[in-house]
Formats: sequence, C-alpha cells, structure tokens
Amino acid sequence: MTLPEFGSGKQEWRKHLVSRRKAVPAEVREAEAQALARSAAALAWRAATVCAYVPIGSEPGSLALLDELRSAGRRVLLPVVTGAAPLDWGVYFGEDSLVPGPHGLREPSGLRLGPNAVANADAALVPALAVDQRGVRLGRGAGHYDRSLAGVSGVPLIAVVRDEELVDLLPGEPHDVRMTAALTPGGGLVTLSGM
Ligand SMILES: Nc1nc2c(c(=O)[nH]1)N(C=O)[C@@H](CNc1ccc(C(=O)N[C@@H](CCC(=O)O)C(=O)O)cc1)CN2
Ligand SMILES: Nc1ncnc2c1ncn2[C@@H]1O[C@H](COP(=O)(O)OP(=O)(O)OP(=O)(O)O)[C@@H](O)[C@H]1O
Repeated sequence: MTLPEFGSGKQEWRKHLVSRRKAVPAEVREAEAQALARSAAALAWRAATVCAYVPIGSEPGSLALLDELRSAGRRVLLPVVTGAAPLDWGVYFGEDSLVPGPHGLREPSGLRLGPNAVANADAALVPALAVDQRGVRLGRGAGHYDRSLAGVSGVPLIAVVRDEELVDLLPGEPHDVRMTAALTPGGGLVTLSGM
C-alpha cells in the first residue's frame, strides 16, 4: 500500500490511515486483536499499573486485551475526557463497569483518579493512527494525549498500531510527545529510537 509523500500534513495522513483501517476485514482485525492481547499480557509482567484504552471504531485492540491485563493481576486505568483539559483516569473493573462517553467512547464509571495518575503508572498503552521510528505519534488531532503526557517522564509510552502503521517518518511538531515503543500484532513490542 502506498503511503502519503513525506512532508504532507497531519490531516492527509489521518484521512489515509483511517480509510485504510476501515478496509481491514473483520476477521483480520479479530486475529490482530488476539495477537495484541497476548503481547500485552506478556508486557504486563513488568507493569503493575497500566494505562490503556477501550478501542472505538476500527482501532486496534479489544476489551479482551484489557481483561488479559486484569487477569495477570495488573491495575488497568482508562482515560476520561474532561473537555480540553488533560485526560482524567479511572480504574477498569470489566465491561459492565463502563459507561458511554463523548465521541462514542466507553469510559470507567467509578472514582476519578485525576490527570496525574498517568505519571504514576508503570506503562501506558496509547491509541494512535500511526507512529514512526523516532516515536512521533499521530493521534486523532484533539491533542488529548499530547496534553496529558506532556511532562510525564519515566513511564514507557507504547503506541498500539497495526504493523503497517509503524512507519519510517511522520510529520512531527514540537508538542508531540514521543513514544518509547510500539505494540504491533506481528512484531510485538518494538522499541523506538527516540531520535
Ligand atoms: N479508544 C480511544 N480512547 C480515547 C482516545 C482515542 O483516540 N481512542 N483519545 C485520544 O485522544 C481520547 C478521546 N479523544 C477522542 C477525540 C476524537 C475522537 C473522534 O474523532 N471520534 C470520531 C469517531 C471515531 C471512530 O468511530 O472511529 C468521531 O467522533 O467522529 C475520539 C476520541 C481519550 N480516549
Ligand atoms: N501540551 C499541549 N498543550 C496545549 N495544547 C496542545 C499540547 N499538545 C498539543 N496541543 C494542541 O492540540 C492540538 C492537536 O495536536 P496534534 O495534531 O498533535 O494531535 P494528536 O497528537 O494527533 O492527537 P491526540 O494527542 O489527541 O491523540 C493542536 O492544536 C495542538 O496545538
């Protein structure tokens, strides 16, 4: 599949990546979700508290991934959108504990832990449309994760993408928080250069 030319803007990349995701057959998506859940469970051996997300639309991942982390004894935190402010966080206690949020999201219903919870996590799985070898991540363009992760240090930031969404070079801006790794269905955990 051809990629947009280097130098094209973030919006073109987003359009291209979203339409490519929508074309992925359901059975491929399901197989990829299972591979991601297995890799995430292995990763959890090194992480007591893991920030993660409930996938919407064609995003990679699944509730099964979150349940695997819980079964491995990890505390799983999920984001809560609070307008333009940094994301708040709540604990995942299984599918029944989720309530509808904005943008078709499902969010944790319980206690809010405050935006700082991510800084105290042991790892964060971050939704992304793509990530490049330097760790530059492309999100949905609302800036939620960039605002929430600015200033967070020492927490492995792991972009969850399909194999073909780990690309050589994305357009980056100074506010883009660099990811330390990518989690892909085919490659498992891939460390990124941070250069
Ligand atoms: N699963 C998930 N949770 C997340 C994010 C995300 O990207 N994915 N976020 C990342 O920042 C935050 C929420 N921000 C969001 C900002 C915009 C849209 C959005 O544009 N949604 C589309 C529908 C998407 C679809 O169905 O695929 C829409 O509202 O039209 C979604 C979430 C926190 N939680
Ligand atoms: N640390 C920050 N403080 C304030 N605004 C920010 C910060 N980081 C990003 N923004 C703003 O958020 C908007 C979206 O940024 P960008 O296009 O990089 O989003 P993204 O990384 O794709 O999305 P997201 O982080 O929501 O997944 C931009 O207008 C940007 O100026």
